[in-house]
Amino acid sequence: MMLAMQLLRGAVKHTGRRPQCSVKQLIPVVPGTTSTSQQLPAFRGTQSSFCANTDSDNPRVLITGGLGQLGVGLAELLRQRFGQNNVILSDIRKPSYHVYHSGPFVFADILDLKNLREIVVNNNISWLVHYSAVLSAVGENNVAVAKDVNITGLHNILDIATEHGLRVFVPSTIGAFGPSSPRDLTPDLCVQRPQTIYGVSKVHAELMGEYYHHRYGLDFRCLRYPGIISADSQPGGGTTDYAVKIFHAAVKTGSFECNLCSGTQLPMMYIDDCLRATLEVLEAPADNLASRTYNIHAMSFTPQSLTQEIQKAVPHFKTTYDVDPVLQAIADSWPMALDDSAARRDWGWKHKYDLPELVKTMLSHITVSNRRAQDF
Ligand SMILES: NC(=O)c1ccc[n+]([C@@H]2O[C@H](COP(=O)([O-])OP(=O)(O)OC[C@H]3O[C@@H](n4cnc5c(N)ncnc54)[C@H](O)[C@@H]3O)[C@@H](O)[C@H]2O)c1
Ligand SMILES: C[C@@H](O)[C@H](N)C(=O)O
Repeated sequence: MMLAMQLLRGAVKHTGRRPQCSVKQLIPVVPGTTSTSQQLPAFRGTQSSFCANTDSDNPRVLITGGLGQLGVGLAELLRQRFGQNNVILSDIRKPSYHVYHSGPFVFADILDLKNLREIVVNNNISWLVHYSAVLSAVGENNVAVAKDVNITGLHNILDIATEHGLRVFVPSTIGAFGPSSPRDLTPDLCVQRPQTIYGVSKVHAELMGEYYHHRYGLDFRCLRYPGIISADSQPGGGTTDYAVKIFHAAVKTGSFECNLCSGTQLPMMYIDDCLRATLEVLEAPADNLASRTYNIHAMSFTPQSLTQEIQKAVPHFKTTYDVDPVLQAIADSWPMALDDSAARRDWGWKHKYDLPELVKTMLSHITVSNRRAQDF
């Protein structure tokens, strides 16, 4: 109970809010943290305070699910900003040689609460970026796994973050909207009745995070990402994956078979904009955040308009269509464009990549890395 009281005091000090709950409600019993096997290079600041430091200046960051499409790039950006040893990547998979040698990496299964707690405590973590997830297409084929990872895992993350006074970032998605949401310029606040387990779990994450914020003062921050496009990391099984694969096909074979209809318009974003937005919202002063969940937007396109833009650089490039009805139904239920005016107003969000810039950048990255691969 003494330990719980100390934790509670720390959490209250951090948020500046009075607890509206009993100690028992806020903090489940904290088991002993005995193992030091997960301990990584020490934080350069003080370690004397029990409660983690959530200052923007010297955060110690843990990224869960860090070996997916987005995590390695985010770790690189955060390491440039906060120091190599202050950003720990984690996942349940084995990292590549390059990732393993680029900075701290630990095994972390988000379904294992004790393991997560040990990592957070032993490494004095102050910010948690929660990237582990099962995406839309994979989720529809594995509902039980998606439920576990996206819902039970999220509960573990929120509990740990609350216990230890962490700032926590959980991405949401355009998939958190559904067929009854307004599809064009979808606002931050509107009907959300998604029809995928992925979407349902992300609405749950938004609501739970906001609930923990209001109830316990948790510093929860959430962005609804569009489909993210990257050259040197592969997408993890979503409905928007075609918009990454098409670039590799354009460079390697000159043709692409698309699993969505030619006219399916979806919001998309280049990875650099997405990761920068994540850092910016993490660093935003809490007073600027009128909301804890924001839409962000950069561009919208269809397979047809993307093909036409690619053809400006690769004139012989051709897209054919073999539509997957499950993916098409998902895409048809998602927004065509998001209204992100609140993010632009509250914390200065501004995208840099539009469609022409995205196509130029993707084709040049993929061409260069293909040439390098051929040189070996
Ligand atoms: N990539 C996008 O287009 C996009 C768009 C909107 C939102 N998001 C969100 O951003 C986050 C990162 O997306 P991503 O594209 O990198 O996802 P991804 O599917 O590529 O990677 C997810 C990672 O989670 C890991 N994981 C699975 N089960 C786990 C467990 N039990 N414990 C720990 N890790 C586990 C996987 O090994 C994988 O490396 C996700 O929350 C996703 O919903 C992504
Ligand atoms: C949109 C996003 O959440 C992911 N790329 C998916 O398609 O599932």
